[in-house]
Amino acid sequence: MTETQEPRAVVALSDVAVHRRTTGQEIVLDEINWTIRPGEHWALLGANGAGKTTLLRLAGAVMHPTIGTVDVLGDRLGRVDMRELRARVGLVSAAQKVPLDATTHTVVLTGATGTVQPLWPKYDTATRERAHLLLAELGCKELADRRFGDCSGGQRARILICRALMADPLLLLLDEPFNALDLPSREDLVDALHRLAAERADLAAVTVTHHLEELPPSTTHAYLLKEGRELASGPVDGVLTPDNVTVCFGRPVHVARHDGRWYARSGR
Ligand SMILES: Nc1ncnc2c1ncn2[C@@H]1O[C@H](COP(=O)(O)OP(=O)(O)OP(=O)(O)O)[C@@H](O)[C@H]1O
Repeated sequence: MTETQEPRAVVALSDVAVHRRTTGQEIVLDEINWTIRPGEHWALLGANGAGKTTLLRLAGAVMHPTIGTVDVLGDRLGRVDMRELRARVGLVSAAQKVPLDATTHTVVLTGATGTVQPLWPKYDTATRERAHLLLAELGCKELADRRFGDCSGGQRARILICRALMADPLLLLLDEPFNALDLPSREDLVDALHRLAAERADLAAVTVTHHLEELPPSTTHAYLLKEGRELASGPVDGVLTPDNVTVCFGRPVHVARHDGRWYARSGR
């Protein structure tokens, strides 16, 4: 397939670098080139401090690069209203503010306006119904009236994905959605992400994780970061090799894939 026949990029980073704000000198990211196309589901992996969240913040139009260009949904950062662009990206992260006293249905509704607090006059009957449908799609139908603050970590993760989907984004960015989930919650979330990929052919997604076991079988691509630079990127089976993962995490790692899922253990 020639370049012109490929679907338009959802995200394109070209020769990107991010320098530490405090000194302006130290490198957080460097020489990053990354293209995400519709329907691709990326795993973004790297050791603590490798730059994963920073990379996700660039793709989510939350920050600008120090050097290079970032195009998100066809718009170049620096040339467009970042808030307008951000509203078209579904970003889920622990840093997000959520009203704990609101019901889960209300939290999902706030995704339609991209606000922390609900803007009630903006939510018509169709919008309210859509929030219910998304909760059902992510297996949280029965939680609609529950206070968000009373939901478990696994339930919250799925509810925040519903919230992110309210804007019908073409790009879903998940920053460590599996953080602190127990095994059943992890598996529920893996299933939910797998279903989303199957049911929304055009949706592109990036999931930041520390554990290969958390990757849904629908993962198509992987990007490995090492100390702010690309170590490997591309179709997942060519990237998540024992050699690459060993270099990425700085110790011998065995990697295996069974029934679509990945397993990793230390090779020491
Ligand atoms: N605005 C900033 N000012 C100064 N340093 C920063 C800034 N943003 C990130 N860093 C530093 O850049 C590096 C990469 O941070 P980042 O949070 O992107 O890594 P990460 O791979 O997501 O880490 P973790 O797995 O621990 O969450 C870290 O050393 C961090 O301290």
